[in-house]
Amino acid sequence: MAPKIFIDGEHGTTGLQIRTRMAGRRDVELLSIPEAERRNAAMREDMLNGADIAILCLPDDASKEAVQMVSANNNVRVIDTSTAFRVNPGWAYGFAEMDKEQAEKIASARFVSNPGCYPTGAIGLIRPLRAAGILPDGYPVTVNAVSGYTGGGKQMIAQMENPDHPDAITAPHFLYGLPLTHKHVPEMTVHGLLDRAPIFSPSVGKFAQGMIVQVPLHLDNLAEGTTMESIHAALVAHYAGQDIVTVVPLSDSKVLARVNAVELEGKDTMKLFVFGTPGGSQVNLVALLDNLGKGASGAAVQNMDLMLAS
Ligand SMILES: NC(=O)C1=CN([C@@H]2O[C@H](COP(=O)(O)OP(=O)(O)OC[C@H]3O[C@@H](n4cnc5c(N)ncnc54)[C@H](OP(=O)(O)O)[C@@H]3O)[C@@H](O)[C@H]2O)C=CC1
Ligand SMILES: CC(=O)N[C@@H](CCC(=O)OP(=O)(O)O)C(=O)O
Repeated sequence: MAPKIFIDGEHGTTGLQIRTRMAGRRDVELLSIPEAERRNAAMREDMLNGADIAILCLPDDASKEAVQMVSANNNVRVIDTSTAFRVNPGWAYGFAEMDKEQAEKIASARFVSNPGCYPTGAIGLIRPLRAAGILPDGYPVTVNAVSGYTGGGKQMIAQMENPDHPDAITAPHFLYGLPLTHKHVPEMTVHGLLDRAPIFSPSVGKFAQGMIVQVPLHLDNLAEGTTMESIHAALVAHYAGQDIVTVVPLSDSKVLARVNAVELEGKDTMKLFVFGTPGGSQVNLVALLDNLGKGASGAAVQNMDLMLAS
């Protein structure tokens, strides 16, 4: 019998994209609630408890309630796409490429937290350098990013796409998270293996799906002898053996004039770049992804497949 999957929040932005990715799959059976009943708690509880894997695409509070609904039922495994459990040590962090053993941890877990979109880029750049001893304790890391507006869910999509919305946003690009307390900072700190919280400055552009995450570094504050080439080599070594996170060769990145935020729209992969001048004293590490691809729905389907294979 095909394993049963229930996407709680299937009519929202992340849920819909997961459904699209699962369309036509015969190896799983999708349980579904009509859109009009999406907030019917009794129906959701039934569906959640009838699933082999429940994928939660809900705001944090609703996710916590859903987890309560299945907590006594060991037959149900959970992938949560919200921020609620990402630094909870009882949950496997669903970034399969972040360490060699992470895919196996996800595959055998009952509870998997799907990473945030910005942390996927930031951790993807930072963690290998911490693990290799290149990025020292105390380094003042900064993370600057731009996201497609679908990252803000149904509400922001309406604000950006409907000029008659009471809170319509007309800016083509805006900064937010100005108090520097964005909900992704703890996740970047813990899974980036940082001993000091990064300064995180996010922004949104007038495009639906895509993301650029930048981590600029001063080489003379890194481990002695670190160069642009040694950072690139550490990233290449870390991501060897898989093809979802790729490190762009230095020979390719050095001839690029610009990076297009929407290049990976619709794809579930992530590209990492090391920019700078050979022999120079600074580098800019860049991650390129689709906020709804490797940044959300694509990662959720990848995690589901790992769990189903175990
Ligand atoms: N969009 C993105 O790029 C990313 C999103 N995420 C995370 O994924 C989760 C879902 O976000 P997203 O899809 O963008 O949000 P949306 O607002 O687009 O969708 C959320 C869905 O959940 C439903 N919902 C809200 N509250 C409840 C409730 N109490 N019970 C049942 N259903 C409820 C909403 O229904 P209604 O229409 O009635 O409000 C809606 O259908 C969030 O935790 C978000 O942080 C993670 C990574 C990236
Ligand atoms: C553009 C935008 O608003 N983005 C969202 C993050 C999207 C994401 O990764 O979602 P999680 O809430 O699951 O972490 C934000 O900054 O809150």
